[in-house]
Amino acid sequence: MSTTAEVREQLAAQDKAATLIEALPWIQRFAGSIMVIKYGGNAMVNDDLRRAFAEDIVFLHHVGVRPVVVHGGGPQINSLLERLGIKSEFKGGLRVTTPEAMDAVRMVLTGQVGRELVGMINAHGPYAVGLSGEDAGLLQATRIGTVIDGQEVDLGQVGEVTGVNPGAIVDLLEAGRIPVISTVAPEVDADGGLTSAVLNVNADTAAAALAVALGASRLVVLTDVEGLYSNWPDKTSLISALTAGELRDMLPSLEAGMIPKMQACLTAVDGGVDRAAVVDGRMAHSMLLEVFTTAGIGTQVVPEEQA
Ligand SMILES: Nc1ncnc2c1ncn2[C@@H]1O[C@H](COP(=O)(O)OP(=O)(O)O)[C@@H](O)[C@H]1O
Ligand SMILES: CC(=O)N[C@@H](CCC(=O)OP(=O)(O)O)C(=O)O
Repeated sequence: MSTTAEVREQLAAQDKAATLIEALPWIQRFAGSIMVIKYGGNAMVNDDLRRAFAEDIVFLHHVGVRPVVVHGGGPQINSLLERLGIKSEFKGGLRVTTPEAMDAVRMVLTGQVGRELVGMINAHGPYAVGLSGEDAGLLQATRIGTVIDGQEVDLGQVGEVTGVNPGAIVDLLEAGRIPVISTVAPEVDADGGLTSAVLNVNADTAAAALAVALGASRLVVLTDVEGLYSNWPDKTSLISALTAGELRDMLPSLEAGMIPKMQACLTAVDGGVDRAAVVDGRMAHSMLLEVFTTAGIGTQVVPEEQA
Protein backbone atom coordinates (compact mmCIF):
# COMPACT_ATOMS: atom_id res chain seq x y z
CA MET A 1 0.00 0.00 0.00
CA SER A 2 1.28 3.53 -0.81
CA THR A 3 1.62 6.23 1.80
CA THR A 4 0.03 9.67 1.21
CA ALA A 5 3.48 11.11 0.50
CA GLU A 6 4.16 8.42 -2.12
CA VAL A 7 0.80 9.04 -3.83
CA ARG A 8 1.56 12.78 -3.92
CA GLU A 9 4.97 12.07 -5.47
CA GLN A 10 3.41 9.82 -8.11
CA LEU A 11 0.83 12.48 -9.00
CA ALA A 12 3.52 15.16 -9.24
CA ALA A 13 5.57 12.89 -11.52
CA GLN A 14 2.51 12.28 -13.72
CA ASP A 15 1.94 16.06 -13.92
CA LYS A 16 5.52 16.54 -15.14
CA ALA A 17 5.08 13.79 -17.74
CA ALA A 18 1.76 15.33 -18.86
CA THR A 19 3.50 18.69 -19.42
CA LEU A 20 6.18 17.02 -21.54
CA ILE A 21 3.59 15.10 -23.56
CA GLU A 22 1.50 18.26 -24.10
CA ALA A 23 4.57 19.76 -25.75
CA LEU A 24 4.96 16.90 -28.25
CA PRO A 25 2.55 18.10 -31.01
CA TRP A 26 3.99 21.61 -30.77
CA ILE A 27 7.57 20.35 -30.99
CA GLN A 28 6.59 18.33 -34.08
CA ARG A 29 4.75 21.27 -35.62
CA PHE A 30 7.53 23.81 -35.07
CA ALA A 31 10.48 21.63 -36.13
CA GLY A 32 12.61 23.69 -38.53
CA SER A 33 10.48 26.84 -38.22
CA ILE A 34 11.86 30.26 -37.32
CA MET A 35 10.64 32.03 -34.18
CA VAL A 36 11.48 35.64 -33.46
CA ILE A 37 11.74 36.27 -29.73
CA LYS A 38 11.81 39.91 -28.63
CA TYR A 39 13.38 40.38 -25.21
CA GLY A 40 12.46 43.77 -23.73
CA GLY A 41 14.80 45.72 -21.49
CA ASN A 42 12.17 45.85 -18.75
CA ALA A 43 11.99 42.04 -18.69
CA MET A 44 15.75 41.71 -18.06
CA VAL A 45 15.11 42.18 -14.37
CA ASN A 46 17.87 40.07 -12.84
CA ASP A 47 20.53 37.50 -13.67
CA ASP A 48 18.31 34.52 -12.74
CA LEU A 49 15.67 35.62 -15.23
CA ARG A 50 18.26 36.34 -17.91
CA ARG A 51 19.72 32.88 -17.35
CA ALA A 52 16.23 31.30 -17.57
CA PHE A 53 15.71 33.22 -20.85
CA ALA A 54 19.00 31.87 -22.23
CA GLU A 55 17.98 28.32 -21.21
CA ASP A 56 14.66 28.70 -23.04
CA ILE A 57 16.39 29.89 -26.20
CA VAL A 58 18.84 26.96 -26.09
CA PHE A 59 15.89 24.61 -25.40
CA LEU A 60 14.09 25.91 -28.52
CA HIS A 61 17.29 25.41 -30.52
CA HIS A 62 17.68 21.81 -29.33
CA VAL A 63 14.10 20.79 -30.13
CA GLY A 64 14.58 21.91 -33.74
CA VAL A 65 13.13 25.44 -33.67
CA ARG A 66 15.34 28.16 -35.18
CA PRO A 67 15.16 31.05 -32.67
CA VAL A 68 16.18 34.60 -33.59
CA VAL A 69 16.55 36.91 -30.58
CA VAL A 70 15.81 40.63 -31.01
CA HIS A 71 16.54 42.58 -27.85
CA GLY A 72 15.64 45.95 -26.43
CA GLY A 73 17.38 47.82 -23.66
CA GLY A 74 15.35 50.97 -22.96
CA PRO A 75 16.01 51.08 -19.18
CA GLN A 76 19.70 50.26 -19.73
CA ILE A 77 19.96 53.19 -22.21
CA ASN A 78 18.22 55.42 -19.66
CA SER A 79 20.80 54.59 -17.01
CA LEU A 80 23.79 55.34 -19.28
CA LEU A 81 22.16 58.63 -20.35
CA GLU A 82 21.61 59.49 -16.69
CA ARG A 83 25.28 58.83 -15.94
CA LEU A 84 26.17 61.10 -18.87
CA GLY A 85 23.83 63.80 -17.56
CA ILE A 86 21.52 63.54 -20.60
CA LYS A 87 17.77 63.61 -19.97
CA SER A 88 15.66 60.73 -21.37
CA GLU A 89 12.54 61.91 -23.15
CA PHE A 90 9.86 59.75 -24.81
CA LYS A 91 7.08 60.83 -27.15
CA GLY A 92 4.40 58.35 -28.25
CA GLY A 93 6.45 55.54 -26.62
CA LEU A 94 9.59 56.42 -28.66
CA ARG A 95 12.82 57.96 -27.41
CA VAL A 96 13.65 61.45 -28.65
CA THR A 97 17.13 60.64 -30.00
CA THR A 98 19.68 63.46 -30.30
CA PRO A 99 23.10 62.65 -31.88
CA GLU A 100 24.60 62.31 -28.33
CA ALA A 101 21.75 60.02 -27.25
CA MET A 102 22.24 57.98 -30.44
CA ASP A 103 25.87 57.28 -29.46
CA ALA A 104 24.62 55.99 -26.10
CA VAL A 105 21.85 53.89 -27.73
CA ARG A 106 24.39 52.22 -30.02
CA MET A 107 26.86 51.62 -27.18
CA VAL A 108 24.26 50.10 -24.88
CA LEU A 109 22.29 48.00 -27.39
CA THR A 110 25.11 46.63 -29.52
CA GLY A 111 28.00 46.92 -27.06
CA GLN A 112 26.39 45.97 -23.75
CA VAL A 113 22.94 44.31 -23.80
CA GLY A 114 23.61 42.28 -26.96
CA ARG A 115 27.01 41.13 -25.66
CA GLU A 116 25.53 40.05 -22.31
CA LEU A 117 22.80 37.97 -23.97
CA VAL A 118 25.30 36.36 -26.33
CA GLY A 119 27.45 35.44 -23.32
CA MET A 120 24.52 33.94 -21.39
CA ILE A 121 23.39 31.80 -24.32
CA ASN A 122 26.96 30.72 -25.02
CA ALA A 123 27.32 29.45 -21.47
CA HIS A 124 25.45 26.43 -22.94
CA GLY A 125 27.62 26.01 -26.04
CA PRO A 126 28.96 28.02 -28.98
CA TYR A 127 25.58 29.04 -30.39
CA ALA A 128 24.90 32.77 -30.23
CA VAL A 129 26.30 35.38 -32.60
CA GLY A 130 25.51 39.06 -32.04
CA LEU A 131 24.55 41.25 -35.00
CA SER A 132 23.35 44.81 -35.29
CA GLY A 133 20.97 46.09 -37.95
CA GLU A 134 24.09 47.72 -39.41
CA ASP A 135 25.74 44.36 -40.18
CA ALA A 136 25.62 42.96 -43.72
CA GLY A 137 22.83 45.39 -44.66
CA LEU A 138 20.44 43.60 -42.29
CA LEU A 139 18.15 46.60 -41.70
CA GLN A 140 17.51 49.87 -43.50
CA ALA A 141 15.46 52.62 -41.87
CA THR A 142 14.09 56.08 -42.59
CA ARG A 143 13.53 58.85 -40.07
CA ILE A 144 10.09 59.11 -38.54
CA GLY A 145 8.35 61.57 -36.30
CA THR A 146 5.19 61.05 -34.34
CA VAL A 147 1.88 62.90 -34.27
CA ILE A 148 0.75 64.25 -30.90
CA ASP A 149 -2.49 66.26 -30.59
CA GLY A 150 -2.56 66.60 -34.37
CA GLN A 151 0.98 68.07 -34.46
CA GLU A 152 3.93 66.34 -36.19
CA VAL A 153 6.68 65.98 -33.54
CA ASP A 154 10.36 65.55 -34.49
CA LEU A 155 12.05 62.62 -32.71
CA GLY A 156 15.58 63.13 -34.06
CA GLN A 157 17.46 59.99 -35.05
CA VAL A 158 14.53 57.59 -34.72
CA GLY A 159 13.78 55.28 -37.60
CA GLU A 160 11.23 52.85 -38.93
CA VAL A 161 12.37 49.81 -40.86
CA THR A 162 11.94 50.23 -44.61
CA GLY A 163 14.03 47.28 -45.73
CA VAL A 164 15.28 43.97 -44.37
CA ASN A 165 18.01 41.91 -45.97
CA PRO A 166 17.86 38.76 -43.83
CA GLY A 167 20.76 36.97 -45.58
CA ALA A 168 23.13 37.25 -42.61
CA ILE A 169 20.51 35.77 -40.26
CA VAL A 170 19.69 32.95 -42.67
CA ASP A 171 23.41 32.13 -43.02
CA LEU A 172 23.76 31.92 -39.23
CA LEU A 173 20.64 29.75 -38.87
CA GLU A 174 21.89 27.43 -41.60
CA ALA A 175 25.16 27.12 -39.68
CA GLY A 176 23.24 26.09 -36.53
CA ARG A 177 23.78 29.42 -34.73
CA ILE A 178 21.41 31.63 -32.77
CA PRO A 179 21.39 35.24 -34.05
CA VAL A 180 21.02 37.95 -31.38
CA ILE A 181 20.03 41.26 -32.99
CA SER A 182 20.32 44.83 -31.75
CA THR A 183 18.08 47.32 -33.48
CA VAL A 184 20.35 50.09 -34.67
CA ALA A 185 19.88 50.63 -38.41
CA PRO A 186 21.65 52.62 -41.12
CA GLU A 187 19.56 55.49 -42.46
CA VAL A 188 18.40 55.54 -46.08
CA ASP A 189 17.13 58.74 -47.69
CA ALA A 190 13.99 59.20 -49.79
CA ASP A 191 15.83 57.84 -52.87
CA GLY A 192 16.91 54.71 -51.00
CA GLY A 193 20.56 55.87 -50.76
CA LEU A 194 22.50 55.28 -47.54
CA THR A 195 23.28 58.41 -45.52
CA SER A 196 26.13 58.48 -43.01
CA ALA A 197 23.71 58.36 -40.04
CA VAL A 198 22.41 55.47 -37.98
CA LEU A 199 18.92 55.46 -36.50
CA ASN A 200 17.41 54.18 -33.27
CA VAL A 201 14.67 51.69 -34.11
CA ASN A 202 12.23 50.56 -31.42
CA ALA A 203 13.00 46.89 -30.78
CA ASP A 204 9.35 45.75 -30.99
CA THR A 205 9.00 47.38 -34.42
CA ALA A 206 12.25 45.85 -35.67
CA ALA A 207 11.31 42.40 -34.33
CA ALA A 208 8.04 42.50 -36.29
CA ALA A 209 9.80 43.53 -39.51
CA LEU A 210 12.32 40.70 -39.05
CA ALA A 211 9.60 38.13 -38.24
CA VAL A 212 7.76 39.02 -41.47
CA ALA A 213 10.92 39.03 -43.61
CA LEU A 214 12.04 35.67 -42.20
CA GLY A 215 8.61 34.02 -42.61
CA ALA A 216 8.58 33.25 -38.88
CA SER A 217 5.92 30.98 -37.38
CA ARG A 218 5.80 32.99 -34.16
CA LEU A 219 6.68 36.40 -32.75
CA VAL A 220 6.96 36.22 -28.95
CA VAL A 221 7.44 39.53 -27.10
CA LEU A 222 8.71 39.33 -23.50
CA THR A 223 7.88 42.35 -21.37
CA ASP A 224 7.21 43.35 -17.76
CA VAL A 225 3.44 42.79 -17.64
CA GLU A 226 1.34 39.60 -17.97
CA GLY A 227 0.08 40.73 -21.39
CA LEU A 228 -2.34 43.29 -22.80
CA TYR A 229 -5.03 44.61 -20.45
CA SER A 230 -8.26 45.92 -21.97
CA ASN A 231 -8.65 48.32 -19.07
CA TRP A 232 -5.09 49.12 -17.95
CA PRO A 233 -4.12 49.08 -15.05
CA ASP A 234 -7.09 46.91 -13.93
CA LYS A 235 -5.38 43.52 -13.41
CA THR A 236 -8.64 41.62 -13.95
CA SER A 237 -8.83 42.83 -17.56
CA LEU A 238 -6.02 40.67 -19.05
CA ILE A 239 -6.85 39.63 -22.63
CA SER A 240 -5.79 36.04 -23.37
CA ALA A 241 -6.42 36.17 -27.12
CA LEU A 242 -7.69 38.64 -29.71
CA THR A 243 -7.86 38.78 -33.48
CA ALA A 244 -5.86 41.17 -35.65
CA GLY A 245 -9.11 43.07 -36.37
CA GLU A 246 -9.96 43.44 -32.68
CA LEU A 247 -6.43 44.69 -31.99
CA ARG A 248 -6.62 47.18 -34.90
CA ASP A 249 -9.74 48.68 -33.31
CA MET A 250 -8.08 48.85 -29.88
CA LEU A 251 -4.74 50.38 -30.95
CA PRO A 252 -5.77 54.06 -30.88
CA SER A 253 -6.78 53.72 -27.20
CA LEU A 254 -3.44 52.26 -26.04
CA GLU A 255 -0.76 54.21 -24.24
CA ALA A 256 3.01 54.32 -23.64
CA GLY A 257 5.18 51.26 -24.33
CA MET A 258 2.19 49.14 -25.33
CA ILE A 259 1.69 51.08 -28.59
CA PRO A 260 4.84 49.87 -30.43
CA LYS A 261 4.45 46.41 -28.85
CA MET A 262 0.88 45.79 -29.99
CA GLN A 263 1.48 47.52 -33.35
CA ALA A 264 4.38 45.06 -33.80
CA CYS A 265 2.10 42.08 -33.09
CA LEU A 266 -0.41 43.40 -35.63
CA THR A 267 2.26 44.03 -38.29
CA ALA A 268 3.60 40.49 -37.76
CA VAL A 269 0.20 38.77 -38.05
CA ASP A 270 -0.84 40.97 -41.01
CA GLY A 271 2.50 40.04 -42.61
CA GLY A 272 1.86 36.29 -42.40
CA VAL A 273 3.23 35.28 -38.98
CA ASP A 274 0.80 32.63 -37.63
CA ARG A 275 0.60 34.08 -34.12
CA ALA A 276 2.16 36.89 -32.10
CA ALA A 277 2.17 36.85 -28.31
CA VAL A 278 3.05 39.22 -25.49
CA VAL A 279 4.20 37.33 -22.38
CA ASP A 280 5.52 38.18 -18.94
CA GLY A 281 9.31 38.11 -19.01
CA ARG A 282 9.38 38.46 -15.21
CA MET A 283 8.11 34.90 -14.91
CA ALA A 284 10.89 32.38 -15.55
CA HIS A 285 10.27 30.15 -18.62
CA SER A 286 7.08 31.99 -19.67
CA MET A 287 8.29 31.77 -23.27
CA LEU A 288 8.35 27.94 -23.20
CA LEU A 289 4.85 27.88 -21.72
CA GLU A 290 3.63 30.15 -24.53
CA VAL A 291 5.21 28.11 -27.30
CA PHE A 292 4.75 24.54 -26.07
CA THR A 293 1.40 24.50 -24.27
CA THR A 294 -2.02 24.47 -25.89
CA ALA A 295 -3.48 27.32 -23.84
CA GLY A 296 -0.32 29.47 -24.02
CA ILE A 297 0.19 32.29 -21.56
CA GLY A 298 -0.15 36.06 -21.81
CA THR A 299 -1.92 37.68 -24.78
CA GLN A 300 -2.05 36.02 -28.21
CA VAL A 301 -2.85 37.86 -31.42
CA VAL A 302 -4.21 35.60 -34.16
CA PRO A 303 -5.36 36.20 -37.74
CA GLU A 304 -9.16 36.41 -38.27
CA GLU A 305 -9.33 32.94 -39.83
CA GLN A 306 -7.84 31.28 -36.70
CA ALA A 307 -10.33 32.88 -34.30
N1 LIG B 1 -3.13 48.25 -21.89
C1 LIG B 1 -1.96 47.93 -21.32
N2 LIG B 1 -1.71 46.65 -20.98
C2 LIG B 1 -0.49 46.31 -20.46
N3 LIG B 1 0.51 47.22 -20.22
C3 LIG B 1 0.31 48.51 -20.52
C4 LIG B 1 -0.94 48.94 -21.07
N4 LIG B 1 -0.85 50.27 -21.32
C5 LIG B 1 0.38 50.68 -20.90
N5 LIG B 1 1.09 49.63 -20.42
C6 LIG B 1 2.49 49.75 -19.95
O1 LIG B 1 3.38 49.28 -20.98
C7 LIG B 1 4.54 48.72 -20.36
C8 LIG B 1 5.32 47.80 -21.31
O2 LIG B 1 6.03 48.58 -22.27
P1 LIG B 1 7.60 48.92 -22.14
O3 LIG B 1 7.83 49.54 -20.79
O4 LIG B 1 8.02 49.70 -23.33
O5 LIG B 1 8.22 47.45 -22.14
P2 LIG B 1 9.53 46.79 -22.79
O6 LIG B 1 10.75 47.41 -22.19
O7 LIG B 1 9.38 45.34 -22.46
O8 LIG B 1 9.49 47.02 -24.30
C9 LIG B 1 3.95 48.01 -19.14
O9 LIG B 1 4.89 47.83 -18.11
C10 LIG B 1 2.81 48.94 -18.71
O10 LIG B 1 3.29 49.85 -17.75
C1 LIG C 1 13.05 54.64 -30.76
C2 LIG C 1 13.13 53.94 -29.44
O1 LIG C 1 12.37 54.27 -28.54
N1 LIG C 1 14.06 52.99 -29.33
C3 LIG C 1 14.28 52.25 -28.12
C4 LIG C 1 15.22 51.11 -28.47
C5 LIG C 1 15.36 50.10 -27.34
C6 LIG C 1 14.06 49.39 -27.06
O2 LIG C 1 13.13 49.31 -27.85
O3 LIG C 1 14.07 48.78 -25.81
P1 LIG C 1 12.84 48.12 -25.02
O4 LIG C 1 12.38 46.96 -25.86
O5 LIG C 1 13.48 47.70 -23.76
O6 LIG C 1 11.75 49.15 -24.83
C7 LIG C 1 14.92 53.15 -27.03
O7 LIG C 1 15.73 54.00 -27.35
O8 LIG C 1 14.63 52.90 -25.83
